[in-house]
Amino acid sequence: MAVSGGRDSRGELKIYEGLDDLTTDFADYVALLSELSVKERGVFAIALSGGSLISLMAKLCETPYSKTVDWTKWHVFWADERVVSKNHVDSNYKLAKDGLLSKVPVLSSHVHSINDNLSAEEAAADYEFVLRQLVKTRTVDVSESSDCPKFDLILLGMGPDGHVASLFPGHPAIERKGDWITYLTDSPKPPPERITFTLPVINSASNVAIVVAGEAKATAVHCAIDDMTEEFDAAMVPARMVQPTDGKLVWFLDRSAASKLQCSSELLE
Ligand SMILES: O=C1O[C@H](COP(=O)(O)O)[C@@H](O)[C@H](O)[C@H]1O
Repeated sequence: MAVSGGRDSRGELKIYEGLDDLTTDFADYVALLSELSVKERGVFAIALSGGSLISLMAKLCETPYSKTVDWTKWHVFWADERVVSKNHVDSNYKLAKDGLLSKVPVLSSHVHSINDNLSAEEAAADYEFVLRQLVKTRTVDVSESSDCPKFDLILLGMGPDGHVASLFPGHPAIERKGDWITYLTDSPKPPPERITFTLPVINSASNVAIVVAGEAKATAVHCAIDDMTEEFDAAMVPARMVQPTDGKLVWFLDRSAASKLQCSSELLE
């Protein structure tokens, strides 16, 4: 149970005393959205990120979720991926495979990872092609307002610099609008070669969750959520640019990550 919750123009805030409460509520949230999507569409199209997110999803491998979630209906994508081989320690696919996908009965044909034999540019184009085929068959829904894929759920972490997926502060990838997937060869965080969903794709999802823990990210959380002066450049905090057009944004924060929020003194006594 969240120690506090609130609705802000920047999405719904769920703040937890500790990681145990956060991960349990987060697992409930993912399981519920999976159930609703499967009821409504017959499938659940979910995009994962890398980093700390996967360890925060570990509860989903445990009962009751391991038994109650209809894993065979999941179609798994990555909101960003590092252009390395699938068995490389930096691979977001490997992280999710080891930490989640190998422990639950998701069908391997429903796991849509990048082609790791291609360059970053080619891998981005290839991943977008794959996604376009799956939108045609409505495995992934389509947004009526943007023509972009409409994922049932996109899960994002956030770096201490405010980056989400592989959209880094001030990087031109933030501005990409025509493509669904873009690539970087100069990521400020290693490894340098990556592919990433563009902001229009992230903001077309039915649901987006940003999951953040730890004091090192408190300033970025503040800059992403709190009211700022007009001069504040949102492109310097990509998480602030996550604003689903027709969907719902939820922040899952632990107390440390939320500690610099303007509202934190009211929300957290
Ligand atoms: O490089 C990346 O970093 C972000 C944040 O990672 P975290 O370990 O600080 O949570 C992650 O969301 C992204 O997928 C990954 O490629």
